[in-house]
Amino acid sequence: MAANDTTSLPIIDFAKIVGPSISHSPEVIEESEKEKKKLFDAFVNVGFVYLANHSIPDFARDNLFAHAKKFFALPESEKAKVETGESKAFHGWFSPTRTSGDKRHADLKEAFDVGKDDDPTRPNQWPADWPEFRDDMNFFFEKCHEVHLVLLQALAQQVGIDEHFFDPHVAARDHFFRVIYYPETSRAAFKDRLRASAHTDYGTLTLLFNDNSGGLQVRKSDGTYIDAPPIPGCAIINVGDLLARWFNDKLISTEHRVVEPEPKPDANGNIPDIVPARYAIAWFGHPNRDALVDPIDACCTPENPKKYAPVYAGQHVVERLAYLHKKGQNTTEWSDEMQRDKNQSTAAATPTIAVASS
Ligand SMILES: O=C(O)CCC(=O)C(=O)O
Ligand SMILES: [Fe+2]
Repeated sequence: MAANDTTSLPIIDFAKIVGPSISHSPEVIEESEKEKKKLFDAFVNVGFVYLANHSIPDFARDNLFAHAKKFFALPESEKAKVETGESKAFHGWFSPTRTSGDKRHADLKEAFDVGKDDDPTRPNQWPADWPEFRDDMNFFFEKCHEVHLVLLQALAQQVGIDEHFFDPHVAARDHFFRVIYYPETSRAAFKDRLRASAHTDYGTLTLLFNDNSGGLQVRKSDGTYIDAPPIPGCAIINVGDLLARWFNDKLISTEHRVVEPEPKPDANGNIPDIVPARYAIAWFGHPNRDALVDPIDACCTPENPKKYAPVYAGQHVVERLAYLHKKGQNTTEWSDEMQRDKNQSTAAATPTIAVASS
């Protein structure tokens, strides 16, 4: 899916959306309704927004960036102690060599991955003797869950269903949370590789917090990309595949990527060949693995008939990854994820439901 014709992402004010939790004045309620509609329309047309006043404290984000700088600067031997992989846990350090089967086009990145911290089936791994790292990640994880829940409530309301429709379907907190490090590199490196190649996210909503480096781009319906530079104080939120499917593609899950940032000339007007490191925090909201994602009736009309059979969220991830494998876009990350979700959906032991091809 691709964003319709647009030159920049809409800005949504989260404080307006939640205003009625503080004041019941008619003006505040009206502002909230308007903002929710703006959010919904943006997800219909673009699939991406900036979220201002998102309520996640700056210190929480800054702490994570500080931990990330320290963690990714550790010697490989230290990071390897918490490396992600089937034989250990499925969370932890995602090394640069795990990015792709085809090294020439591998993403220029490494990451640290976390899930909810009390999941026995997918335990987190934490660096030793660093309790703040764990506490700060868990705090951020929970804050993102709360914001994402409010946004899901707003979206449900916009299609006329119970605003708490999604609440039980995300209550298990089966989200995926990642701090990403794109190391310093050269401009030439971008000839063959990107920092993150074009993809859609596959959950409900992604909450993205970038440093000031730039480079994120969002695909338009004509195939060209628009820049989504960081705006101070704003998070970037985008729709994932499963939420789009739940809304029968009324909301769109838009492709995006991270490319070479806009060159900044030095004091002499020269463009340095070195591209500084970039950090990002990506929190991927996911339905419970055993949630049945069935296009909402209110989004299925004669003009937009139901496009998808119901699918269990965990199973969908497996199907999606199998498709990517077939296309040769597999990465080691995908196969980890795939194994993990296969285990999970088998464990859920629910009747098999056919997946509509998309
Ligand atoms: O680093 C970014 O700005 C985007 C990362 C991203 O899209 C992802 O990890 O899914
Ligand atoms: Fe993404």
